[in-house]
Amino acid sequence: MAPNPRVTRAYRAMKVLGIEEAKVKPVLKRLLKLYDKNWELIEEENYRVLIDTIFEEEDENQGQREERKKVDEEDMAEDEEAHMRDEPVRPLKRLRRGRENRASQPMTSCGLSPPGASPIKQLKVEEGALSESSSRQQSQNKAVLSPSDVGHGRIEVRHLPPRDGIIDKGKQPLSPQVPVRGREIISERVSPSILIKKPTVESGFMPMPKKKVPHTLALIIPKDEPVDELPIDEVPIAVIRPDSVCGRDYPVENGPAGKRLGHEGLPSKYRDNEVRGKDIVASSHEEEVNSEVATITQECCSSVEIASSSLGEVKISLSCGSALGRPGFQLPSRDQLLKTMEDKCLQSYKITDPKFSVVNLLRAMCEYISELGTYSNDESQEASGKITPRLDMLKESSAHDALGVKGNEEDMSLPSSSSNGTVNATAEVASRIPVSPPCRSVLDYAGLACKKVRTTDFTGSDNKSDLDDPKSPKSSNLVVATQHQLTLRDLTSIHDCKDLTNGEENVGITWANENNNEFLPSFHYIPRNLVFHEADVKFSLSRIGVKDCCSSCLGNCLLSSTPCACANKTGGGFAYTAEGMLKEEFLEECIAISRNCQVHNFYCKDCPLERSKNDGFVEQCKGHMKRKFIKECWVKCGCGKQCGNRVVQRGITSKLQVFFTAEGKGWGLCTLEDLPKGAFVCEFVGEILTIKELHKRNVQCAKNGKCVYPVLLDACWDSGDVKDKEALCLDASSYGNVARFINHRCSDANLIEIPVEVDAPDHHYYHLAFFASRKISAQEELTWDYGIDLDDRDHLVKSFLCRCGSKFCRNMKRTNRKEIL
Ligand SMILES: C[S@@+](CC[C@H](N)C(=O)[O-])C[C@H]1O[C@@H](n2cnc3c(N)ncnc32)[C@H](O)[C@@H]1O
Repeated sequence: MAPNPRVTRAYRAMKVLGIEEAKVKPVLKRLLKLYDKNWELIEEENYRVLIDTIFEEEDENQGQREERKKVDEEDMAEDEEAHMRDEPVRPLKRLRRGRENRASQPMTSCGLSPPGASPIKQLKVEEGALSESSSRQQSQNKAVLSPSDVGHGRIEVRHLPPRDGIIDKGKQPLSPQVPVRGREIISERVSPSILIKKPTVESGFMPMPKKKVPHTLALIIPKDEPVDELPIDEVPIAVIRPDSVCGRDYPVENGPAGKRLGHEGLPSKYRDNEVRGKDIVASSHEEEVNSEVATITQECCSSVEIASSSLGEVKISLSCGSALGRPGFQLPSRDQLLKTMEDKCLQSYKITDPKFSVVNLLRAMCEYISELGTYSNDESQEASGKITPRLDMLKESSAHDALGVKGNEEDMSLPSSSSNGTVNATAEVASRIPVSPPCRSVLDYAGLACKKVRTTDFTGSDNKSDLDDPKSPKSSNLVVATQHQLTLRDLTSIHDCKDLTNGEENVGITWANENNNEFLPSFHYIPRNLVFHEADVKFSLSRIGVKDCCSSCLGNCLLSSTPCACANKTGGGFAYTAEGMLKEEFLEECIAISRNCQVHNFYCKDCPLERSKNDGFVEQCKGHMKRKFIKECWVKCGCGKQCGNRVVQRGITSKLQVFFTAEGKGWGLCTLEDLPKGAFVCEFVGEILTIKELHKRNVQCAKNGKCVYPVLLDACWDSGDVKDKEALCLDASSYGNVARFINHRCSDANLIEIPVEVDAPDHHYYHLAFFASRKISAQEELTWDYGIDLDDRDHLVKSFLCRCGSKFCRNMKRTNRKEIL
């Protein structure tokens, strides 16, 4: 009998976490029995129950072993015995996922099934879906040991925001508005604070057991260590306010006890190692991981964490070796160190970018270690070799250049990451951080490529003067001049809060977060779609035939008495009014199609989406929507740039803002001005991928807890013989524009997406533009209906728990139905 695919998937998912099949099997069996073969419960949250149970059992076994050990120890000499009793009993550890486990779901432009499938479900938000024991487990307030700490014996206790009942929404932290069940919220504040547990051993490392922790699960939570019950002597919490980024001031609020500690409030050990010029306050909990925060670890005298990736899975910390023994040596504060480094960089490397910051650079390194590590085994590595020579040139520039360090191939390999899965780069290792050509992912090159296409300063010359010219890409200082600035900007995960687009759009787009201290996720802002790799998208003038443009027009086509060739391609008339709005009839027709998609569906005989899954079992096409296209005039047309039939290609003109939603949807996009019905808002921009590439990426992302934001470009799949390279989608997860922040709303969203033909005449590739489907008031969140069928349980990639708030919410239907059944 063929093995149950769900069992296979469970094994596979556990294997990714380093858990052997032999360990999984008995637990899985018991759970199946316990849950009456309800796989849903087991698969929920990326097999959270299963993982929890496995680790719980392991903990119990460990507990028993320790118990036995204790008995043995009691036979030892009395002084030894006393000593041993003073040793803290190591808390049992449980794996918790980090906040990177964000629920992910693809969107379809057609409003139907999410594309791609992953063998491991994306983590999903669903209240009450976990077993009781699991949620009970969660309800203990958590003290978190980072994996590195386990391996190296540091104790760094971090307090998490309460998460009971609401199972992690992945990366998005709970906002204060989200009801929290099961325990009291100590404080409403979610701050980037770090708790430091007072060391119980005078010096050296704690004799922690070395436990291998899977890279993907960054947090280990010791059991039975409720935060709110920490002994007073463990209280000191250092909140090091991050350097002002984007001019943001960090609120430093009171902690649980409402107590703000001055430096004198700290035990002398911490006072001695004070973080000068920074606030140190008490706090109840923190963001799970906050890259802005420097952590002073238990061995604070010998080690300082300098930077970490946004998800906290990679950290750079500085530890001192023999210097510590030197009389009078004291580890400088993190700030002092960074400031000195910054001054040095500014002086020595001719850095001109006022935004340059060493900590941002190091943080970017952490991100890159994570990203490169993630992709290093991927086939995309191979693909990177196929990138054009111009990109190869860029390969030579890298972060290690930026640090002025030349490394050989060996040096460039990832530091053999510690067994616990956390790369702990010491100061020496950090200077050899491997952003090397062999390690770079294709995504990196794609991003650099896009910059390169846009900027002309990268066509290097062989002139000797170039080498001396810091602005020359070939200069030995190129790392700090033109190319370096580019690299920095690319590397840096911090988006300018005044303009997250880095000037790429006509208007600046701000971002703000009034709900917590989360920063905008790291991604590359691109204002136009870019081909990732295999997609067959050719933008050539020769492909645009006479019928595809209005070469005989002049000026503004909209003023002409007869519709031009472009208007004919739109369906006989222009879609826009003279004011640049969508015509009412056109818009209403598009809205009707999208609301009544079942009527307008077509079904592929050989669906590229299903075919891409390539798992031997091709499901039937679930349908795609037949859509109305807009054809805009373009460069080959006779009309001018100001022609009224060119709206989408002019880009964003409205005042928009990315903000952190209060409803638990993560980031969202809103308008800062009233938008009339039919107004163009923005295009959905991302990497153009083949569906095959999307599927690969989906699987990869499911493994590393990241998510993809794809939209299918499926409006022409009804042609019947869509080749693999022609079946395309846009993925905005790594490279995208503001549209990647638009949240979903069931049925009555205020935006509608319309395919627009601009520069490619066939409809395999087109632009997807968002228009206001009704009048939208300033400050309103912008939403569109992703079209995911929240009822479709067959999809391997699970949709999220919808919090759209619409009375037509499809998720509500599902929840209700569950209750009835
Ligand atoms: C395209 S992104 C939108 C931006 C996203 N909120 C963020 O923070 O980056 C899609 C993700 O947003 C979240 N999301 C979008 N609409 C939602 C909704 N109605 N309810 C809950 N979560 C939503 C889901 O986590 C989903 O995976």
